[in-house]
Amino acid sequence: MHYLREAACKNNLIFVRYRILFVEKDAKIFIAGHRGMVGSAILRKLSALGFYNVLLQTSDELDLRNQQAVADFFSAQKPDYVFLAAAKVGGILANNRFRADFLYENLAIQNNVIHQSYTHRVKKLLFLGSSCIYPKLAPQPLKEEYLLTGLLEPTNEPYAIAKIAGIKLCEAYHDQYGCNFISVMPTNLYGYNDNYHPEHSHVLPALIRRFHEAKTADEPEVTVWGSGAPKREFLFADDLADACVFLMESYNDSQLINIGTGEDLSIRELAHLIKDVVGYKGELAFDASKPDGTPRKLMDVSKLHALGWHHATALKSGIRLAYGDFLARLETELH
Ligand SMILES: NC(=O)C1=CN([C@@H]2O[C@H](COP(=O)(O)OP(=O)(O)OC[C@H]3O[C@@H](n4cnc5c(N)ncnc54)[C@H](OP(=O)(O)O)[C@@H]3O)[C@@H](O)[C@H]2O)C=CC1
Ligand SMILES: C[C@H]1O[C@H](OP(=O)(O)OP(=O)(O)OC[C@H]2O[C@@H](n3cnc4c(=O)[nH]c(N)nc43)[C@H](O)[C@@H]2O)[C@@H](O)[C@@H](O)C1=O
Repeated sequence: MHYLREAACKNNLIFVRYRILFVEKDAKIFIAGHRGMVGSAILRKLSALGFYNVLLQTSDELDLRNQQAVADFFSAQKPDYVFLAAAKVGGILANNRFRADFLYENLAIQNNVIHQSYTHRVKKLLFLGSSCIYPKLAPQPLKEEYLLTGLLEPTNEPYAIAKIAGIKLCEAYHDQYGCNFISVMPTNLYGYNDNYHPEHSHVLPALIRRFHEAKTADEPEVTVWGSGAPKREFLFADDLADACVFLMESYNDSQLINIGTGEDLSIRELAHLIKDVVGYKGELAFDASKPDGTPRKLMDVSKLHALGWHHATALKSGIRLAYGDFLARLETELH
């Protein structure tokens, strides 16, 4: 249940059904990566709640890999809160192809933003991990304590190592300097402003595009990567944004916390779901030469549910919304 869905704001207090939250409406909030799928969803959520003092920088304006530029930005702007949603992100093929870039760029971005948040006394920072950094064959569903208990999935090991380092860096600044830096672990995400690159995107947007293009071109068959057997969990990005704002408001533990739906399906089932939403009538083929990756990574979301947050968007409804966004962007930016 979105704890803020029926929120009413007055006199800087947000009245929600269960709790009264005190928020500084004029707080300076830096959303790193605000043009991305997650960052733009967080921006939409904060704007809807009346937060108007939001700091936004494109990667052209502020390359977060540049240590001096990040130090200068924090020194000049002194944000109160930071959502760290900037990263080099991609699907299984991109992770496996650009291994050095995924490791180096994500380490550089998070080291700079987390360290400068400490140096300039940011009140609270939220760092985004990812479900793919749990051990490849960890017991399911994945509990937060399973992190670092086994070998990682090789295709995205560099990215996972960077993310684990970010989580540990937030923990270390909490332990040594008392910083209120929290780490959240989202499951696979999809939604508005997703990456639809034919090869470097994640499975859900990739299949939306492939089924749409096959329907438009009247192709008899669509190829899905891998065996179709792996299982994945998918959370709509605007639900994730709601969870991030909820946790920024109410979660102050340095231990990481999973964010997901607690439900998963096979890639084969997902492909049929997307095929139906797009209205493609042809056949499916599975390309076993492509990697399956982790067999399953279902999140145990009992810790988050115990805090009172649940996702709101059902998968088929979310896929319809994402397909609508894809169509809207097709004319302007997707080539
Ligand atoms: N997508 C998913 O399925 C999942 C994502 N996550 C995490 O969520 C976060 C956001 O992911 P998502 O929104 O999907 O990613 P996107 O690729 O949609 O957005 C990433 C953003 O990071 C910014 N960025 C990248 N490199 C730099 C840089 N050098 N300097 C400044 N900004 C930079 C980009 O800015 P610009 O547009 O200005 O270039 C972009 O807006 C990441 O931490 C990711 O690991 C976690 C689990 C699943
Ligand atoms: C989100 C999280 O987790 C990511 O890992 P992943 O979940 O394995 O990423 P994926 O969405 O790319 O693949 C999911 C499954 O789907 C199959 N699959 C079928 N057909 C297509 C297809 O056309 N494209 C893609 N990408 N996968 C396909 C694919 O073979 C695989 O079995 C990390 O990269 C990392 O980014 C991370 O943070």
